[in-house]
Amino acid sequence: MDDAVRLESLTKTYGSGDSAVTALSDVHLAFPRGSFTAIMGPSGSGKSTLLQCAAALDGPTSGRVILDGTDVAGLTETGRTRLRRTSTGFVFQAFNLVPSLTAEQNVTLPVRLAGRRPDPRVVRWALAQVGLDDKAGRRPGQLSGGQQQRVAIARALVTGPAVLFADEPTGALDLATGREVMDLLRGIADRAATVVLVTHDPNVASCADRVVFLADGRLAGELHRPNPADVAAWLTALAVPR
Ligand SMILES: Nc1ncnc2c1ncn2[C@@H]1O[C@H](COP(=O)(O)OP(=O)(O)OP(=O)(O)O)[C@@H](O)[C@H]1O
Repeated sequence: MDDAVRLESLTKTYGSGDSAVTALSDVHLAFPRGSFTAIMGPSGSGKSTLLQCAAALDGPTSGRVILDGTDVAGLTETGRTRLRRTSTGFVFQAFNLVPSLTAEQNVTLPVRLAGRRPDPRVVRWALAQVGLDDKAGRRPGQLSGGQQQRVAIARALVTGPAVLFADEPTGALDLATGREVMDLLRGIADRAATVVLVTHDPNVASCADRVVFLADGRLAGELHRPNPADVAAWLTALAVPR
């Protein structure tokens, strides 16, 4: 299977000299197209750094990131921004919607940022994907937390990205609403999208096809067709100092 993102010997160091911190060390990891992967690990293990490098938000110190067939290291800052806009969608814990804009206008933002005119049919399609086509005219303040996150997912889908990255997408939601958001992401992945998710929650991670564990910036193992009990057991084992 062709990979939506591939990390080859990815190393990321912040700072230099005595204050240097190696956040990721020699990570080899592929996210095949159509796969749904959760990244887990103790605090400080490198999850956010991995997501930022994989999404071309940040460049690696060494190694390669191949995103949607393009080697990120060979790009200028502008080239990285362009690749990000065409090939990635991002969903954050805090929704990050613009409060003064309607749901529909929020969804059109990535298209406008890419310098294109939004196609109303595509915007309606993205809102329909998240079950909010009847709420297109509402502002974020007139929507529940779960509905706001669904608008954020529609916004991430509107450019037809190669990969949808989600950083703790259920972190600000109650259990039942978080479950709905995960069912939605699961459905999106089932329709052949590639989803990469960072989470601390074994229940959330178990919606993925595969859980990849990090510890001290290195790959520490992976679980396929995960269940919450196995994921929790792995996390407990990784949290014990070695
Ligand atoms: N901008 C930065 N400058 C310096 N060090 C950083 C920076 N960002 C992250 N780090 C360090 O890199 C390591 C990995 O951080 P990262 O945020 O990727 O971990 P994480 O697994 O996402 O943690 P958490 O679960 O707490 O969010 C940590 O030691 C962190 O302190």
